[in-house]
Parts: sequence; structure tokens; C-alpha cells
Amino acid sequence: MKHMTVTAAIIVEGGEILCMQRKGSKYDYISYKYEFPGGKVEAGEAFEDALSRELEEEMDLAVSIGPNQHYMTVEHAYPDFSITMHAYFCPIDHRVFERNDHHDHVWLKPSDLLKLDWAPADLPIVRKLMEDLG
Ligand SMILES: Nc1nc2c([nH]c(=O)n2[C@H]2C[C@H](O)[C@@H](COP(=O)(O)OP(=O)(O)OP(=O)(O)O)O2)c(=O)[nH]1
Repeated sequence: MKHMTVTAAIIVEGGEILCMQRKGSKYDYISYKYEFPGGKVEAGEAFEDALSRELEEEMDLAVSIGPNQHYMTVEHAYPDFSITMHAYFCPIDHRVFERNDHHDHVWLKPSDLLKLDWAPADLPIVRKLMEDLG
């Protein structure tokens, strides 16, 4: 099965977390699901650099991310591929960004996160955030 290494940013401002909604895709199990922004790591790229690049591409958001911001790593097998997803905690001080690649977004308090329909791989991260911050 195809395997991908993915990075994701838990973007926090004013006590709320940024939840991005994916666009439709050929895989119904991730179509229109909520996720943390980020994307695939390219060959030879450090995880933190991959995440900064993806945030710039997807959101025009310039943030530098360090290894100390690592929050958790999740392994998940979908029916057609599997991912290893490295999630980083990423506080920002303003909510100014573009939505270049996503269908929608919402900012939520940690205690409200499970009201959304998350990509299945994200649920361990969501649950940990609710425990740690909710
Ligand atoms: N970025 C991100 N991807 C996630 C999350 N949860 C989850 O299952 N994924 C999956 C969906 C995708 O199959 C894969 C990441 O692909 P992507 O489409 O976001 O990455 P990308 O921008 O590099 O992809 P591409 O459009 O250039 O092909 O990981 C998440 O919270 N954030």
C-alpha cells in the first residue's frame, strides 16, 4: 500500500484552533473532512521545513516551525494508502491568511472540536488537544 509522510499544524490564536475543511476528492473518507493544514513531506526535506512550505503555499502564512513544537505523531491506514502524520503546535498572533486550497475553515475552542467531521487520522490529535487544552 502507498505510504505518505505528512505534516500538520495545530494553529492556535486567542484560545481557538484553526480547523480547515478539505475540498472534495476521489476518496470519500477524506472528502470535505476537517483537518489541520499542512501536507506531504518531499524527499530530503525536514518535517518542519515541509510544514512551513505547505502553510505558505496553502495559506500565504509565513511561520517558522522548530522541532520543539512537535505535538504528536499519528499512524493511520486508509483503505487506499497509509500516512505517518507529524503534528506541530503552532501559535500565531493574528488570523490573517488566505484559503488557497481548502473548501472552508472554522476556529473552535478545544472543547468544541468533536462537533466537526474530522479526517479519521486526525482523531487522536483532536482527542489529545481536548485533554490538554479543553
Ligand atoms: N495536511 C493534512 N493531511 C491530512 C490530515 N489528515 C489526513 O488524513 N491527511 C491526509 C490527507 C492526504 O491524503 C494527506 C496529505 O495530503 P495533502 O493533499 O494535504 O498534501 P499536499 O498538499 O502535499 O498534496 P498535493 O495536493 O500536493 O497532492 O494526508 C491533516 O490533518 N492534515
